[in-house]
Amino acid sequence: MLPALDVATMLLMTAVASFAMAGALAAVRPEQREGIGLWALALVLHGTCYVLYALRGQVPAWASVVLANALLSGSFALILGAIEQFHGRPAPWWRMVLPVAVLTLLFALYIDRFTTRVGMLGVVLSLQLLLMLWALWRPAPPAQVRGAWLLTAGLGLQVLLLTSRGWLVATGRVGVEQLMQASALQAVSFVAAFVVVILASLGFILMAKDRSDAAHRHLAAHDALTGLANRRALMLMLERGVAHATRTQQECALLLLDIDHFKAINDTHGHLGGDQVLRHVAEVLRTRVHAQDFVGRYGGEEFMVLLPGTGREGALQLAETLRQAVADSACPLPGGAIATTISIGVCAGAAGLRGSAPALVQCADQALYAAKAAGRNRVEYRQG
Ligand SMILES: Nc1nc2c(ncn2[C@@H]2O[C@H](COP(=O)(O)OP(=O)(O)OP(=O)(O)O)[C@@H](O)[C@H]2O)c(=O)[nH]1
Repeated sequence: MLPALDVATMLLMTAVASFAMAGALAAVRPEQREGIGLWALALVLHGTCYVLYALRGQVPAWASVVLANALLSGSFALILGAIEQFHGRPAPWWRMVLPVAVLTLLFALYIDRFTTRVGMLGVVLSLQLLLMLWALWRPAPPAQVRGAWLLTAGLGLQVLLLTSRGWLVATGRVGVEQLMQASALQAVSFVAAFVVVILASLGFILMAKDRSDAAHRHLAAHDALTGLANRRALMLMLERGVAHATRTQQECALLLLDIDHFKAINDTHGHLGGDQVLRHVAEVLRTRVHAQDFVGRYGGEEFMVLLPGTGREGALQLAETLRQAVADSACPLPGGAIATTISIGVCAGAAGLRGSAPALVQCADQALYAAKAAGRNRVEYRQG
C-alpha cells in the first residue's frame, strides 16, 4: 500500500509513463521502425485509458468504464500488431479486433457490475497478452533476445497481475467494490501497471535498437552490390589470419580473382549488365567456398578468398574449381546469357608469409598478373 498516493494519482502516473514512453520511441532510427507506429499509438490509447480511469465519477460511466477499457484492450491489440510487424508479418486484424469488440460489448452489458468486470478484464486481456507472447517467440525466438526478455518480463508481469486481480476480486476474496477504493490490491495493481508500461516499451525499443545496430554492423562489413564481405572486412580477416598462421606455424593461402575483360562486358552490356555479372560471379564463389574460408569483394571486378590452414595443393585445387565453375556457368542477362571467365592468382606460405598481410596480397597480385599475362581464364601460383 502506498498511503501517501491516492488511486487517481497512481492512475495518472501510469498515464504519464505511457505518454512519455510514446515520446521515447522517437529514439528509434527511421529505417528500423517496423511496428513502432502501432506501438506509439498503443501507448497513446493506454495513457488515455488511464486518464479516463482517473476521472472515474467525474465523467459519464460510458467514458470511464466502457470507452476506457475498450481503449485498454485496443492498446493491447495494437501491441500485438506491432510485434507482428516487427517480425515483418502483416498485422493480424481479426485477432486484434475480436477481443476489443467482445470486451466492449461485455462492459456495456455489465456497466454497473464492477467485480464482474474486473474478472472479465482479467480473462480477455490475459488472452491478448498470451497472443502477444506467442507472436514474440513463435515460430522462432527473435534475434534480439535482450529486448525480447525485457518485453516478456513486462507482459508476463501484466498477465500475473490481471489474472490474480481478476480472480481475487471476482470471487470476492478481496473486497474491492469500485475502482477508486484505496486498498493494498489496488496499490499493487496500479504500481505494477506503471512498471509494465516502462518495462515492455523499453524492451521493444531495445529490440529495435539491437536490430538497427546489427544492420549497421552488416552494412559496415559487406559490399552492397554482391552481399559479400567488403574490402574493410577482408583486410581485417586477412590481418587476423596471417597473425594466427604466424603464431601457430600453420599454413595460410590467399586467392586473388579478377573477371576477364570486364571492361568489354561493361561496354557491351552497360553498367547494369556489368553489375549483374559481378553478382553472378560472387554467387558462384560464395556457394563453392567452405564455411571456414572467407570470401569477399576486394574492389571493382576483383575478389579475394582467404584460406586459413590451407597449403599450396589445397589452394590450387580450390582455385581451379572456382575458375572452372565460373567458366561453366553463363550469366543470365536480359539479352541472353553470356559466358564469363576469371583469372586467379594464388599465394600460399607457411608461418612467415614474409611477415605481413600486405606481403601476402602483393604475392597473390603478382600471381594474378602472371595469369592475365599468360592468356587469362587460368590459375597461377607464387610461393609466399
Ligand atoms: N559494372 C561495374 N563495373 C565496375 C565496377 N567496379 C569497377 N568496374 C569496371 O571494371 C572495369 C575493369 O576494367 P579493367 O581494369 O581494364 O580490366 P578488364 O577489362 O577486366 O581486363 P582484364 O582484367 O585485363 O581482363 C572498369 O571498366 C571499371 O569501370 C562495378 O561495381 N560495376
